[in-house]
Amino acid sequence: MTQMPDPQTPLRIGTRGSALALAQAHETRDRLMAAHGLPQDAFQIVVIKTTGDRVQDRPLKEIGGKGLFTREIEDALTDGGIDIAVHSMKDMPTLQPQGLLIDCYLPREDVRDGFVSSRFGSVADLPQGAVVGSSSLRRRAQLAARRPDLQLVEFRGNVQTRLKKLEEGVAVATFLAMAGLSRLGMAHVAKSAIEPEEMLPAVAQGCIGVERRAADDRVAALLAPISHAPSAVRVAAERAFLARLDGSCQTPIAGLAEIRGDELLLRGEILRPDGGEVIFGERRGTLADGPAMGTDLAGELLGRAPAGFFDWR
Ligand SMILES: NCc1[nH]cc(CCC(=O)O)c1CC(=O)O
Repeated sequence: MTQMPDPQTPLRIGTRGSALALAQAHETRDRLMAAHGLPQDAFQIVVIKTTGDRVQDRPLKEIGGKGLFTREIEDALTDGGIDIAVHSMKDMPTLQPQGLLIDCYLPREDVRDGFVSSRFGSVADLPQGAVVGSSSLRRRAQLAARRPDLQLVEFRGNVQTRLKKLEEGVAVATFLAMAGLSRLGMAHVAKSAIEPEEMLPAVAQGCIGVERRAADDRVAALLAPISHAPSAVRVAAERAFLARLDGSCQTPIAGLAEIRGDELLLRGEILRPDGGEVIFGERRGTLADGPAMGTDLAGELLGRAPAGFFDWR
């Protein structure tokens, strides 16, 4: 019998403090409450500030290093200051620190990117030379590949900050993950959702993962009933793809696995940052094949990349 958390010894849920991170932590807590019939005060949300949160004035790629939004949270997990950590899987490095493990994924949200603009309805509507804000290397490269005429400006910060920049006229449009907008109750700010055929999403976009200490059997048993197997299958394929490319969310790499009947379809692409070259491929296999398909597809794309493709890194 698993020992349940109670108000005297609440389960401590570590999270960043952004509105989106808090919404994700609350969703995780609510699912745990429902699965185990526990009251809200059996859980304690612990907000942890990360390097990525502290440094707001520089593009992420300049601050460098992987896990800018996760390191401090993982340290707290390792040290026992928290019991679980709730993450956007899109922001997670492919390898977890020694002793930590992610094997619980919540049902995945909309994976698509949203087109956000007060004046235009979609990328196709944008006039020649329009200024678009994005700090995502992937989105910038994908957009430049389709619309080399557009002007790109850096657009860092949380959802609210980016919407404010739009209002101020810094750009006429930007992109935000539909999943993040939905979780904030703000899906309406997207004029349209962009289909994967037009803008393949980031690996693991829209998926929340719950990290724990690998040896913590009590927490493993608590998480098991809220873990969503299809989401785990999809994210495993995408993250194997990413791992073989040695990429992170700071690299122009896109990948999406979808379950079609009893088949898994994995699509992936790597791009030059200026969009000058896009190398796309796909694999079909069984649900159990995901990780092998990811590794294999990445190998194919690497093999097709001309010499110097990754030299800008
Ligand atoms: N890189 C920031 C980030 N990490 C996860 C999301 C959205 C939620 C998700 O994809 O799960 C976002 C914001 C965005 O890309 O618009």
